[in-house]
Amino acid sequence: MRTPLIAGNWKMNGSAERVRAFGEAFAGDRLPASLDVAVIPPFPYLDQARRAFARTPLALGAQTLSPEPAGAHTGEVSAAMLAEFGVAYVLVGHSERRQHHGETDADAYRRVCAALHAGLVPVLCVGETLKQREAGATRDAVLGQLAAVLKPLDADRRRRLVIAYEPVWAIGTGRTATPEQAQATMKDIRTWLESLDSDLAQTLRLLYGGSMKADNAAELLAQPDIDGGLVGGASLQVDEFFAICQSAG
Ligand SMILES: O=C(CO)COP(=O)(O)O
Repeated sequence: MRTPLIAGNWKMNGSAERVRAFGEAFAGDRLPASLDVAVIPPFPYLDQARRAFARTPLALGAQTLSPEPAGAHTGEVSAAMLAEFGVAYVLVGHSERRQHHGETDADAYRRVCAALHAGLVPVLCVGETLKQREAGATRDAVLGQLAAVLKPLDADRRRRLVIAYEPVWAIGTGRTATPEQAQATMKDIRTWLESLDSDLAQTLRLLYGGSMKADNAAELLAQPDIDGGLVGGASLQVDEFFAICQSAG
């Protein structure tokens, strides 16, 4: 059985006050037991969030990491530093990093290796652009991104990943993939994983991301190959995010 995972990617949003409010709202055992939930705030809030979330089921995630272990890399943050601050998950290859920071599949592979080496769970983000979808190239685009990272990894390391399918055209646009569209690509991903390693295909969690909200989450999460969500805008409001978590339970 795959435990559902709901992860809230705050992107470059948030404040000390928002971290505090999440710690308060999620305190206690109000969430379904068989559910993993993570909040992914910007770097400066990680330490505060670790303390604020101590009495909640919320795990901590980071939005990116350096592929390098240490040294002269101004502005970068290493996997070991994230681990030292209680981070469990780290996003790798988010489409905003690919589009605006020039990150390639080769970069994603190096970051995944760095994360695994420090004991973090990499959440590898893949997804097609609108142009690729309209050209009928969704499957090739998504499986190409996956293959570049998963193929060179050995079986043990592959099993420690989470995969997030985020169609680029659905991110921050309010234009959610329909449950059928999302399921079709997730199924392609699962089938491809099966060809790589059948155990892996059964155990790896596949998240959907792209305009997921409280009012469409249940329908998306009911799809057989969708094991959770990577939520952007709707993860910023505590009530909305809480409602999404409840629909995953
Ligand atoms: O990019 C996303 C999460 O990583 C999705 O963002 P939105 O939910 O705002 O579309």
